[in-house]
Amino acid sequence: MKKLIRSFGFAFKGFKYAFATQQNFRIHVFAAILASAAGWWLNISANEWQWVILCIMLMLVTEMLNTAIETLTDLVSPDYNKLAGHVKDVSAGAVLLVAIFSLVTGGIIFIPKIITLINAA
Ligand SMILES: Nc1ncnc2c1ncn2[C@@H]1O[C@H](COP(=O)(O)OP(=O)(O)OP(=O)(O)O)[C@@H](O)[C@H]1O
Repeated sequence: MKKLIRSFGFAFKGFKYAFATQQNFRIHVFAAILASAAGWWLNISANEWQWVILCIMLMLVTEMLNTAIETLTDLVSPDYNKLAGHVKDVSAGAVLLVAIFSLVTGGIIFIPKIITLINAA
């Protein structure tokens, strides 16, 4: 049990490290809060919440994995190395793909509701 609590502590430390050092991670946390507030305000369905939560989690998880990969790359290859560059670029590409997926999903869910709201005003 003590070991399990310690593991949670390390995981939380990792979250704190990503939040403190990565501006992009802080932006994603802010975007997650905004999307949740919009979901609540626009009264989205349970199914739509599942998509929004999936996007938020995918975004945060990939950003944290990207941070881990960047940190490890800097540790292993502090000097310029073509392969180190590829590792970081591929990792950043993964984050970009999830960001595109999240934007498209958010658009599909929120834009029609916002248009309906504007038309009703
Ligand atoms: N050691 C290296 N060798 C070769 N190219 C590198 C190296 N470090 C960084 N690069 C190149 O510079 C780009 C930016 O790297 P950097 O570490 O600044 O990442 P970042 O995406 O700006 O991350 P951060 O979130 O820390 O600002 C990489 O995607 C890669 O193309």
